[in-house]
Amino acid sequence: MGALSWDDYFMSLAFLTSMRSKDPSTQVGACIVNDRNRIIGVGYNGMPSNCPNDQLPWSKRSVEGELATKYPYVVHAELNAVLNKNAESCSGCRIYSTLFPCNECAKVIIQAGIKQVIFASDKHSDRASAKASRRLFELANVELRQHVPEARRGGRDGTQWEKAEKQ
Ligand SMILES: Nc1ccn([C@H]2C[C@H](O)[C@@H](COP(=O)(O)O)O2)c(=O)n1
Ligand SMILES: [Zn+2]
Repeated sequence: MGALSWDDYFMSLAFLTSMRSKDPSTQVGACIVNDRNRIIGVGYNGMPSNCPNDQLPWSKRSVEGELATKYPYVVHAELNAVLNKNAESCSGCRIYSTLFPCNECAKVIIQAGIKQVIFASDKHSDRASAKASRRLFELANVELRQHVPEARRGGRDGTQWEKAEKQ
């Protein structure tokens, strides 16, 4: 079996990173890489630092309203990857994300100078936030590409991708 492709490698790293997330419904991971294939930053969706996790909700919906759900509090994987960067700039980099970026992450990605987005799942494509992202990325000339693992092209064993796609 030959070497793992860069795309499979960095998307695998994004999936591995997503496994740190405590979100019970959707674990997301992201990995930013420069043009020399050096890792610039990784992140996953989680509550902000220094906020005790047990004091914030992980629910998707609540009879008490939005403030009793995770949405107003959780920091998205892509934003964490940019914030965690170990280089001066993300300019000209590409980002691998296990989930297509929402509009808030799209703004951050564009402002950070990232030029390419490689995503695995597009499961929220019907949401307005995903539609707004596509519009922003198109206007800002950020290239979008859905990752097709080597295994799907008849290459290696693809069990990790099958598991991820079922999420
Ligand atoms: N681009 C994205 C989109 C979403 N997230 C996070 C935010 C939530 O923790 C979770 C989505 O939850 P769901 O509505 O699927 O239950 O994913 C992210 O990190 N990056
Ligand atoms: Zn987001």
